[in-house]
Amino acid sequence: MATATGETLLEVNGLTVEFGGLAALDDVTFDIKRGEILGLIGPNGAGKTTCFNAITGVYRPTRGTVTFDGAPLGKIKQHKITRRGIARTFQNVRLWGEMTALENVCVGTDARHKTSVFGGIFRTPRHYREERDAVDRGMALLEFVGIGPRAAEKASNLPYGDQRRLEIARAMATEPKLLCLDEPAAGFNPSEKTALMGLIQKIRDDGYTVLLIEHDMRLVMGVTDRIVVLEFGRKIADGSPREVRDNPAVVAAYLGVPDDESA
Ligand SMILES: Nc1ncnc2c1ncn2[C@@H]1O[C@H](COP(=O)(O)OP(=O)(O)OP(=O)(O)O)[C@@H](O)[C@H]1O
Repeated sequence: MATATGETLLEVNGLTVEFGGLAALDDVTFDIKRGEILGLIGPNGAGKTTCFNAITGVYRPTRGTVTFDGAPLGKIKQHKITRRGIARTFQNVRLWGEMTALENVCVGTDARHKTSVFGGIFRTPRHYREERDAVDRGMALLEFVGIGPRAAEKASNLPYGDQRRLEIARAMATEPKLLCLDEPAAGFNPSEKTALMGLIQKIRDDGYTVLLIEHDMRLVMGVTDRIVVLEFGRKIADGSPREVRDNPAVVAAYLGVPDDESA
């Protein structure tokens, strides 16, 4: 996938999300450049998932704007945001357990299909071609994330780590310009985390832009180009992993919290 790295892909400006008068996100501004891996971190309850939800259309911002690929996201619905080029995974795995790994990914590619309902019902040549393309692309994605040999297995029978990889493949199947990963390493052991770091880098090298929420500091510091830090809904830092690690406000936010429980 070809990308012009360095330009702004996503711009979050003065984003505020309130729940019953309480600001879960308070006037947060940051951007994501094409081709970068941006980490979004902060202690529990800092507003990371709320920020994801506002970007992906789950929540309407109380104030502020999100501009994606040069145009405001405004009040468009979730599925339209997928079509605009933003895909996400969730903190808790959300797969169709009874479907095979390949079918799960093909559902993702469906979001890109151009065949009309007419094409689907009357099985037009375009429909057949798109169906075949979806299978080929789905297989390629399963290989890419490292679970190709499990394509025909029911998603619910896959080991947990492979389910997480499948979620990533399914999100990639929508051909997003921005891939948002919400704690993809949750529940992983150290060697699985190291392997996941490799996969995230491979995804970026393939031309995707990645927004990553992750609790594991070693992973975040090791894989991101830049990190935005939230605390109590406000942005307290924005910089390279080294700058963020040495930032006194960030150190204070995490003080006394062991690495594995932080972020
Ligand atoms: N739908 C909601 N209704 C009310 N309050 C909410 C809602 N979603 C989030 N909040 C509150 O907003 C704040 C930020 O929550 P959020 O889940 O965004 O934090 P987080 O940084 O993702 O935390 P964690 O690391 O624990 O997942 C919290 O105080 C949370 O209780």
